[in-house]
Amino acid sequence: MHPQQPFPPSLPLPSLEELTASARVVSVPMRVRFRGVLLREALLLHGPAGWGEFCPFLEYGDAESAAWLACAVEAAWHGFPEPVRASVPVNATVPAVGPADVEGVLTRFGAVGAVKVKVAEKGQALADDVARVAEVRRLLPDAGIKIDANGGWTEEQALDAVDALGRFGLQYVEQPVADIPGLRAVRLELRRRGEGILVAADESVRRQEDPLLVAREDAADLLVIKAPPLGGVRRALSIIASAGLPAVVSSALDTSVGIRAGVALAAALPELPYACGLATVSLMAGDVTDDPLVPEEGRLTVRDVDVSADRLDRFAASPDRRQWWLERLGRAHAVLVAARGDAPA
Ligand SMILES: O=C(O)CCC(=O)C1=CC=C[C@@H](O)[C@@H]1C(=O)O
Ligand SMILES: [Mg+2]
Repeated sequence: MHPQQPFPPSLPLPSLEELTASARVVSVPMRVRFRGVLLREALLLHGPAGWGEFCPFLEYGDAESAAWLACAVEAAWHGFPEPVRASVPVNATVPAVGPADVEGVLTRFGAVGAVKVKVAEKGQALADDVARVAEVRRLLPDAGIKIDANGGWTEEQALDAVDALGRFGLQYVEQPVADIPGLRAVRLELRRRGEGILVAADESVRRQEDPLLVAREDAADLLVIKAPPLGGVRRALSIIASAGLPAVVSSALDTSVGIRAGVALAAALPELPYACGLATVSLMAGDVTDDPLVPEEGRLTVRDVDVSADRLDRFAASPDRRQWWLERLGRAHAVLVAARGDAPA
């Protein structure tokens, strides 16, 4: 988390004991490998406002994880800002599967107006991306398609890939290259070539000490925003407003509890020009609620999530993984306390 903008000082931070008292750790299998992950772990917290999800990716350090805790605490202890819409449009998300598997993945999302396709997967070639995107376009001739390279290309590869994939009609390419100067260079070159495709920043906002740098550097046309790494819905709203760029809200591959925070963010944004990447519960083989936040006719309804005690038991992580997450929770909490410069309320 950016040291100048810790957990909103106006919101009380519960003590670690309060957090730990309700903590449940779950391990939910994925239907297909995503980000190299086949099991998604999360620590869920229950507070006066409901449930919150703390699920920084395993490789994230404590400072980065603290922002995710701020998001979980906001959800469980403070609740969300008022929505300006009752439902949000969402995209299907297609992992880096072969073309034969695309239809099966898409079926899980039901009718959607937009699809995000993962590209630039390690160990695959541009031809694999072309085959996957072509299959999505064949199956959904009218859908908005975006691609997400997770920073996996060089500038040259990104331009070649846009050349090869642009004919399928793309709205934007998400994080084509890893760093901000590279994003800016790709964006300028695509404009110079008159390509209609926009450049979106994800990791360059999510994993950046200063989430506004990408906007100041004119390195992207739009931002892909996940609420947890930005410290919660309120803080994400203020970062988006300061950036002055359109935003797409995306999931952190969370259970329905975490998705609820993403929906709250998307529902509170003044403008929401693109479908959001919040339908990822459809990629998971389980959830912590009997009524998961999955799309109907391409939209997620803005509503709370009832967590099921049975499901918390069914997906409970092993004792050693629970311990690992509780220790991580303690370290993230210590970062938040230090950033506030005061004792927990
Ligand atoms: O945006 C979507 O359609 C789904 C969410 C998604 O793609 C991601 C969720 C979690 C981790 C990320 O690697 C990935 C992303 O890069 O956007
Ligand atoms: Mg992304």
